[in-house]
Amino acid sequence: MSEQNLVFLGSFASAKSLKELTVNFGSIIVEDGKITKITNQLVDVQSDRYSGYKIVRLTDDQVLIPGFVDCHTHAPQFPNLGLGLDRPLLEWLEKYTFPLEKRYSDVEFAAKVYDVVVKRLLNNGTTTACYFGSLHLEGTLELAKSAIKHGQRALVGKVSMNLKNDAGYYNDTKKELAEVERFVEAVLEYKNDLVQPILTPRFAVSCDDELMSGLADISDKYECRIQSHISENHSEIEYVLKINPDCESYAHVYDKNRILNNRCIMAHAIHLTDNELQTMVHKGVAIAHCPASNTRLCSGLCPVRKYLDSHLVVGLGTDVSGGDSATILDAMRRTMDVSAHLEMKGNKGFAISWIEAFYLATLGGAKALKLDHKIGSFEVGKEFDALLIDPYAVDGPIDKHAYSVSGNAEEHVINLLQKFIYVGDDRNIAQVYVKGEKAKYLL
Ligand SMILES: O=c1[nH]c(=O)c2nc[nH]c2[nH]1
Ligand SMILES: [Zn+2]
Repeated sequence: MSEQNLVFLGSFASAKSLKELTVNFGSIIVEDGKITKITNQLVDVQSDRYSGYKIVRLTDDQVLIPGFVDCHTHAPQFPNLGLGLDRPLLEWLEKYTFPLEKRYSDVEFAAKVYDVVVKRLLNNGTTTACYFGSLHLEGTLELAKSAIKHGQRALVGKVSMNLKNDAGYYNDTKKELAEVERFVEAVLEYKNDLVQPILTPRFAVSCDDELMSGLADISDKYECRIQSHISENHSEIEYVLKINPDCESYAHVYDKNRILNNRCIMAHAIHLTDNELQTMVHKGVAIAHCPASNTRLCSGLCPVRKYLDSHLVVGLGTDVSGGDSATILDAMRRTMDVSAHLEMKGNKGFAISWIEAFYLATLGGAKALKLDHKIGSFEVGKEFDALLIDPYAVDGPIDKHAYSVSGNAEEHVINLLQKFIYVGDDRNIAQVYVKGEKAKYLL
């Protein structure tokens, strides 16, 4: 239950669909963390109806938007952010990533890192994060605890791996399945409605059929979401097909193990064949598009437009630390850049506009995580996850010129939002709310 009911007075914008924005000037009323009323006029905050409510008046240059949804990031990899991006995926994992992730057997180390990670993401406007943790049960529970402590909405996954690698970073199958079940039950026992467990087979390079189908059973038993990686890199795809000679495609490996369904989120999905794409659409699988890591690890250019046109559900992921930025603002910009590069290479219509990128960062991400009945846009009945954007924040990166914004009131708001998406950073995020609770850290 939220501590305070709120009235916001001013401009707000949220995605209605991939191509449409809803822009209002008026009031949003938030009661017990939920939006109970949206008006196109300023409500009379002097009336008894709003006595005891906190009143937040936006300036003419501020705008309220839904919180960002990061559909895919690796919390334990944050100490490597911006490091070791000189190798392709499989070498990068062995050389930089597994040695770091192994450190999370130390629960104290885990707690310290995760506290910083959750605060950093909230500071960047990520009100919902879908996290990969590490192989460790206790260490990954620290991530769930940090999200609960700081009031972030989160899906938290203990990573599952049972196939050998050089770093010795894997688990025995039976032990792994037992630990996953204990992890799920422990998170559910926290009884926190913002934080839920998600099953997390790392990818088909590090999980065999027994582990994956065991996880599918657990997913069915607890009705848990499940996340993994698919078709990120050509050597990865080749290797997966080599160790699964009975399968005709990467998606087939997951499908044979009952991983692909409408509770499943797959990261990357850069090199899907048309058949795999059809399977993913048919099964209701969503993808987390991670343009930063796709570029940094030279994995490939993901054809997001083709996927959207095929009705695949797409959200955005920062994918730290393959990705070198922990903000969804960066994921939006790189989505626009990569898609523009594809268009320049002759793929007509592939460029993603800023309005579409904004949709993917909010409502699209909420749909990918099957949370769009609760978050992703401003609608009566939804929970209030929101960012108060202040484009001309003192010391921020956007200068106010007499000429910089023009037009009628609606265009003014659209221009403010557009500037924030192209140019802004965390200094322009004045306030962050998750389910009506304020959570903004000055880092
Ligand atoms: O970008 C990625 N980061 C990872 O940690 C990972 N594991 C498997 N595949 C992966 N891709
Ligand atoms: Zn990843």
